Amino acid sequence: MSYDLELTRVGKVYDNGTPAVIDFNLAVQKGEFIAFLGPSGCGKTTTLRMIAGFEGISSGDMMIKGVRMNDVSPQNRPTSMIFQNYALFPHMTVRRNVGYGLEVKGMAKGERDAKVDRILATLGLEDIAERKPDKLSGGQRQRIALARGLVVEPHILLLDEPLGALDANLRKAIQNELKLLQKTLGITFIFVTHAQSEALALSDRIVVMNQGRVEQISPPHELYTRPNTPFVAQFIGRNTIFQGTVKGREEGSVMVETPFGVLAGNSNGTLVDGAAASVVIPAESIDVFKPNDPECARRDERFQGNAVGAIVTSFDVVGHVSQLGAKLPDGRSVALEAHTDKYPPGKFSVGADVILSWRRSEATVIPAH
Ligand SMILES: Nc1ncnc2c1ncn2[C@@H]1O[C@H](COP(=O)(O)OP(=O)(O)OP(=O)(O)O)[C@@H](O)[C@H]1O
Repeated sequence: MSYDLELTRVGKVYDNGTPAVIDFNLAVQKGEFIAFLGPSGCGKTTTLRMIAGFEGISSGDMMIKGVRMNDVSPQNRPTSMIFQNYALFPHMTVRRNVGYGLEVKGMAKGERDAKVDRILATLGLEDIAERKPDKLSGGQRQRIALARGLVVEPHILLLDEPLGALDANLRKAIQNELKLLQKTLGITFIFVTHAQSEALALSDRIVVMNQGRVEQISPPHELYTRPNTPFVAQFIGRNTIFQGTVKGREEGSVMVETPFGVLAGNSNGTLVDGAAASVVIPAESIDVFKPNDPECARRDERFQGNAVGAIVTSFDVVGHVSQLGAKLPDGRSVALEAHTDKYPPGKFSVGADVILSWRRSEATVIPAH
């Protein structure tokens, strides 16, 4: 079976010698929604542009539906790209903007109009079809760009920060529409973003990039709960990380000796005794106890020794959410949130000693480097 899109050891070195993308491997199934996520300059846009054909590939292979694309020109690839600034023609009506790609391809007017009408209806743009884009709202312009990308019936739609120009509320609304549209049409979407929440909300899988390399490719939940590398652990979610040395295994958990005692967690890979390792705990997995809490006496049973002392630095209740700040013995801060049912107003006071605990199964042990 061939994948919709397959990148094998793809690399990009710009003419000035900048290695922008290094050994990029990815296999995408038809209809998947993939996000490229990472800090500015990590190579997301370069990779997207190589898929579109706007940027040459320096090394490796790129296949779409089993056909090698390295030397195929952008207009001959079954892809369509949507840019952050939408790149709409201000002097053309919405209808003409949307139909432009088909016009360039020389499609007859009747057939072109039918396709344009269909996509305008799908995106709810019929009423503004005869208007010019510069008289329309950001959300409407975003939809026009989407219509223009989809009307050519691409096999893969490439989106470069397509929601970046929208305000937060509109962004959220269009996110939902985009996801629904993608599932309805069954088209493969490759989406570039540096907004973590957007990638987590939209994608089937996220490719986390750092300095031109792929760090991890995982579904959002897995990325959040099971980071594979120190970079991902720091970049995704809100994790507390303890450094130490692997000291064997116990009941399937990896034991790590740290300055805070021996802590344990699951491991995604193989870690030998004596290896430098990090224990990564998502904020959502940490429970806070007062030392004299009767629950605390039983915590060893539940948390199997995973406990670190801390001092409360803040405790605020905002609506139904309790927000707790704590300081670890090494001075680092931990920020936690829970429903007020769990930590009711007044439960913790600033300056009090507390114990932070978590289940072994919810912590991940990864190589430190
Ligand atoms: N045309 C170019 N010539 C030389 N270097 C380039 C060119 N375009 C990008 N780069 C460099 O390649 C690296 C990757 O850039 P790229 O735009 O792909 O990153 P990005 O992750 O998309 O960043 P952002 O989120 O800021 O858009 C950066 O170091 C960038 O400076």
